[in-house]
Amino acid sequence: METNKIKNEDLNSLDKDKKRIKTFFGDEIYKTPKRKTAINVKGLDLYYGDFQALKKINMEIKEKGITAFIGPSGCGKSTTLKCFNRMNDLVDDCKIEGLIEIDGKDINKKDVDVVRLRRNVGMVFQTPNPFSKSVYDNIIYGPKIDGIKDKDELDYIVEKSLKAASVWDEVKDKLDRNALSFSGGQQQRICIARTLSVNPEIVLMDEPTSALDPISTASIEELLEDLKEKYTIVIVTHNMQQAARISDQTAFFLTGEVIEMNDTKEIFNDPKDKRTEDYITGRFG
Ligand SMILES: Nc1ncnc2c1ncn2[C@@H]1O[C@H](COP(=O)(O)OP(=O)(O)OP(=O)(O)O)[C@@H](O)[C@H]1O
Repeated sequence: METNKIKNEDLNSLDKDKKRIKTFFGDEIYKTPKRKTAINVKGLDLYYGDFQALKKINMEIKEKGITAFIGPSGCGKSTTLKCFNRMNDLVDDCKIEGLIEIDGKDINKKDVDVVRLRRNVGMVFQTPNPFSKSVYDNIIYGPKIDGIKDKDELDYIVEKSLKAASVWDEVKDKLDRNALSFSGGQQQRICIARTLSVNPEIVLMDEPTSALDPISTASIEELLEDLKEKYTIVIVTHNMQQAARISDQTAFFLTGEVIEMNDTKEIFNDPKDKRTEDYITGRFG
């Protein structure tokens, strides 16, 4: 059972992003680089039938970093995540109002190519879900749909994606083996490689380590640290230490609302809302 207590070492890692910068006068200062907004959400309401699951969500998710969604069960974290690649389109009776912009474009406009959107905004789920196919075929699935047929190019994509997901060394001699025959942690990294194979800008992760043991969890967290240099990552997690350790921004959700969103360090060291404080100190949830 995870506890909600945050350890000091989790918070210490929050300064790692600061870069040394020389000022005009030659002094050296530390500054967190400013990042552009990758996902801009304004006044987002979502209804499943008569039930309002999201209420006036506003948030700016910065590019090339990790944003964590935390909050008690049923508060709307996964629902919000799924809005970013329009997965909720697949749910009958789901109605969305408000604005979600990615790269400055309203993704809910009628003329948006949803297949392209989902390629640009990939998703990794709680339980590793590789296809019952070889590792190789899992990775080339998306690129082949994109029309890539050249064997050398596909080989290159397989190697590049598996390397990016830090699983190449473990599977490079077993690319023909069924992906389902690997360990849970390896399967999850194969799924991450499959997501990366089509060059997304944004990767959504819905509790990607909750089905994994602590060692596999640590290796995925390490991997996310590398991936955030190149990708915008949004992760739903119930593990508060994980949010504090790896994320740059954190949004705290409660009953369909974002109560507070800020730099992770601020959320955990100096929460502005009493409800955030109660949650992160383990008083409820
Ligand atoms: N397809 C659906 N149809 C109807 N209601 C739904 C559907 N999906 C989610 N809900 C409801 O919407 C609310 C938000 O659910 P959501 O899955 O986003 O919460 P969550 O914060 O991700 O929870 P958890 O941490 O338990 O995964 C919940 O009350 C849930 O029961």
